[in-house]
Amino acid sequence: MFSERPLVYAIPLRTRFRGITVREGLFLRGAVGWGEFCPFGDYSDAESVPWLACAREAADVGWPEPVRDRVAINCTVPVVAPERAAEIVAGSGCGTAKVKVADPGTSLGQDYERIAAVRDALGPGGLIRIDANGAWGVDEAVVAIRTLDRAAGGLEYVEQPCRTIEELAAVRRRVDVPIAADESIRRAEDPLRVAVAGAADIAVLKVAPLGGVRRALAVALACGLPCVVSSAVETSVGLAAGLALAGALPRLDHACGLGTLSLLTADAATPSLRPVDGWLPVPRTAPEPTLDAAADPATRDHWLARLSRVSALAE
Ligand SMILES: O=C(O)CCC(=O)c1ccccc1C(=O)O
Ligand SMILES: [Mg+2]
Repeated sequence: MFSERPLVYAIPLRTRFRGITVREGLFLRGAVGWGEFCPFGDYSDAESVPWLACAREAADVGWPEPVRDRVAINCTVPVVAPERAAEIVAGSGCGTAKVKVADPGTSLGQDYERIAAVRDALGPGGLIRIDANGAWGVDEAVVAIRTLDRAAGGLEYVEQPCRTIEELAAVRRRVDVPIAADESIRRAEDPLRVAVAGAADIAVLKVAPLGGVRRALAVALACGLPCVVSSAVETSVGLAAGLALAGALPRLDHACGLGTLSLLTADAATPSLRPVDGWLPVPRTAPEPTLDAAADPATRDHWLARLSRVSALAE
């Protein structure tokens, strides 16, 4: 028998990522399996409603039929020294690397060196994409993208170079590197209606902030762009939902950012969704949580309270 109580986990990250050092969340059990609810700390209760919908879809309903049985995966390179970046890429087995850039307190020169090291480790055939998480202004983005495109010997695309859709469009008119929209979609008031078509070449879809696999499929259709599925640094329970989306997209031309277990010091489910030779299988249900990463009582209380507030809003 499974307990009805959600399981709350806390897992330290290997390297600070997106300002966080510990990933927390909880697992819900429903009629068909497990779902993961793990909105970041800076998501309000209202913004967390889609994250709960994603967990409930996995637990209560299950996912639509996939059209492929495996998905190509990129490795994710946080803001680390060039030597460490090269190790991450070489150890990943992935032919595509996504490199985080423009972190507060770092320089364009450091980004250049990290990307050059990634190119060395990847070889000439690999693809390099970068993610600025909206940190640049338009002129700054144009200079940085041209510079980092040289460091990479050609970039696959640049993800969210600036914060707003208007800025993305302005940058896109001035550089040859394709532009991908991430925060512009996932933090939009209504992701189904956000018009990114003139501002971006590629849409990054994260299944939890978009409210689950079906809802993210509708966003893919509505935006009319080629899509990349990427994680929110979930455990294997949440990554399975991302893989279900990647498996169900009618078209998938790019590697997906679902190889992020390597950013965590542990998983909280078994079997673990670690890419092999740059691929992950499309699962039909999420793996079983384990209790190895159980959170302390204060963290558990915090997440159970958050769950009940967000559940009340979702009704
Ligand atoms: O896409 C990837 O390779 C990993 C996922 C990733 O970068 C990410 C993970 C958590 C929160 C935000 C982001 C992001 O793409 O900005
Ligand atoms: Mg991003």
